[in-house]
Amino acid sequence: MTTDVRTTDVQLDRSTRTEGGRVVRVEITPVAFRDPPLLNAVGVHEPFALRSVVELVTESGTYGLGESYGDLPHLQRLQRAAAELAGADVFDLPELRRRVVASLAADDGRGGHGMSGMVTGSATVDRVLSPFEVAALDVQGKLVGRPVSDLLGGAVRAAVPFSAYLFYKWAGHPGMPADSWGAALDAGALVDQARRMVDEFGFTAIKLKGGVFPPEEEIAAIEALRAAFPDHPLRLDPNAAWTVDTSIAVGRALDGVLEYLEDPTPTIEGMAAVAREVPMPLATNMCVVAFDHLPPAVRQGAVQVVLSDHHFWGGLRRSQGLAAVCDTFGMGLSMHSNSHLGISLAAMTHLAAATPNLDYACDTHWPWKDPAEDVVVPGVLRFQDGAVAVPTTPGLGVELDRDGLARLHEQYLTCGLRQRDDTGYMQRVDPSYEARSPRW
Ligand SMILES: O=C([O-])[C@@H](O)[C@@H](O)[C@H](O)[C@@H](O)C(=O)[O-]
Ligand SMILES: [Mg+2]
Repeated sequence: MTTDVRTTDVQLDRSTRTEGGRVVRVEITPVAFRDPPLLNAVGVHEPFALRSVVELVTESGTYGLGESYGDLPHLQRLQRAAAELAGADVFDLPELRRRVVASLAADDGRGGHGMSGMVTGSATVDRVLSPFEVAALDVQGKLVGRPVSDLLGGAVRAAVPFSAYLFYKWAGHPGMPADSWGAALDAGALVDQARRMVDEFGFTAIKLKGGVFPPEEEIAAIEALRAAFPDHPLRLDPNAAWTVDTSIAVGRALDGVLEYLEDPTPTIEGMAAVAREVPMPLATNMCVVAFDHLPPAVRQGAVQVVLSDHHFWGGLRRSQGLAAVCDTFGMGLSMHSNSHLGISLAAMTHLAAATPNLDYACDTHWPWKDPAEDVVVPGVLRFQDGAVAVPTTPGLGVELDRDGLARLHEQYLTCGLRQRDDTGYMQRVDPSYEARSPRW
């Protein structure tokens, strides 16, 4: 006899469940925080980065936090999903997903979400679900008195290592004073930038965002970093700015220097062609960004390291599913980051802590954020020796700073930005600029 366990048919007796986990209210607050003029393969960061803060409030008065992209089309989807969530049980994550799916039934999946011109076909449902799932886990943890890492199976590390994330950059936004980092437009300035990041945060790995200058200049920059930091693993990520041939040439030139080369060229097929010819592992957060990209990528041997990101892989539990797939197929696992605030850092830290096969220091844009701007009460998330200690208090371990939230929401209202547009901003400064992938 078989038992039908299709999730749609499950009628669970919830009478013995932890009290107080039903959602009574959901707040979605768009926020903007200052961002330096960081250069990448599609343009330059605008003066503000946009995020959305999700707050799930339950019948017990307990609230849970999630953070996601702040682009208007995504924000509107979050609001549509939020409208479906009243009465949902935070312990019933499949139900949360069903409601999010229902809210997107008529959605064509188009519109921005905060990855700018970076190639991504990541699933809309997963992107929308993610902050609600994180917020639900935050509530769960608070109700049962355990940190989110425990809900994910238990922390296998007490602190999560992150890498220094170097960017070529202008001294300041056009028409505005230089920021404290100053310009970084050549190898020497990148070495200075790395020195400051390593001194201030203790990072033990270094990533360079490339795809900005011709490949030979970026090779020279990596070689200068290698000379200055002989013991730090190095990574280079040109966000698919190179052809297959250029990628192979750069990969060979940096033999023995990079721990991995990230997204040198577009598409799974392109990456597979490069992977066959270069000595180092290839990593991606561009050609494998959803579960249905995994089978062709595995079949073709296109990537050896996947950069997970709970913001587009559907939350923390689905990211653990990704980790299991990577483990099964012998692929490494690292973690991707966009510009983010403290809720995301807390979620990334819990996830990384509870993911045994996370083999590399995670990415974070954190050093680029003004420490005075955040939506969480300061003090919990601190970098020591390049790592963030995993919060041990219930839930995510971070509390909403309501004044900070109000300030960054006000900044959102007045900043004039509603969608990330690195290319458009660059074109306003340099009308001849064209975004091209691959460029070299
Ligand atoms: O913020 C940036 O400029 C990054 O290039 C970001 O958009 C990427 O998504 C990311 O950091 C990456 O690793 O590709
Ligand atoms: Mg990348």
